[in-house]
Amino acid sequence: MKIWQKFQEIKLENFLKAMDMKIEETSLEGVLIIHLDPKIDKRGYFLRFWDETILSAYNLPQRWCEESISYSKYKNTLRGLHFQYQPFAQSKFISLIKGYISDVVVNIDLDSPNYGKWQLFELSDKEPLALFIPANYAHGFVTRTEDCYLIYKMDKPYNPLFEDGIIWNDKDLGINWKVSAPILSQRDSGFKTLNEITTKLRMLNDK
Ligand SMILES: Cc1cn([C@H]2C[C@H](O)[C@@H](COP(=O)(O)OP(=O)(O)O[C@H]3O[C@H](C)C(=O)[C@H](O)[C@H]3O)O2)c(=O)[nH]c1=O
Repeated sequence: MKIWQKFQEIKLENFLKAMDMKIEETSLEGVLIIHLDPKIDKRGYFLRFWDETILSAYNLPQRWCEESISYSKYKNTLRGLHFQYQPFAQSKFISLIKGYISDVVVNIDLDSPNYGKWQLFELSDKEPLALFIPANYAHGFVTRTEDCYLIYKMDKPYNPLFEDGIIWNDKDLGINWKVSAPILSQRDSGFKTLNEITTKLRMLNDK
């Protein structure tokens, strides 16, 4: 009983300070970097990467309906840029377990002043962190090493009837992927530019 009483006495702001997760806002509204703190010992490490006590203070979803693992065997594999249309637009909480990737988010909210703006994050297993990507963003990444493993939490179910994407080298977006001929799935090779899907976005994502 004592431990529970202690837990209740700790005020959230003290609890946050005491916690190891440092939350960093980014230049894109709602996109957060969560700096994690692995507890390392001679056996290896223990790493907490989700904690609703902390993250609920940042209005992140408290219920995830799917958790998935993405494994890319080869360097220069590019997945994305993916999103799902409403009502299946997904917020994602992702963390890189092994490897090194450049991760990109693109604002696809037609009513946002940041529409079409993107940001690139270097994620390495040498500096454990997680990314929170709200539902109004497309997401993609390119691997910089072999054997990259990511873990995803999604707050809406995968629905292939509502998924779409933006071609990775959309000239108007001008994302600096630093890769010339990435390994792409056939689907990813055939996506249109953001400009070409604006009408569909307006039609399907209008609030
Ligand atoms: C995304 C997803 C895929 N699948 C099946 C569908 C295919 O048979 C197979 C590979 O799918 P896909 O090529 O879409 O996988 P990725 O290219 O890794 O897609 C992901 O990569 C980008 C970067 C993301 O942000 C999304 O989470 C997701 O779109 O897994 C499922 O069964 N459930 C799922 O949630």
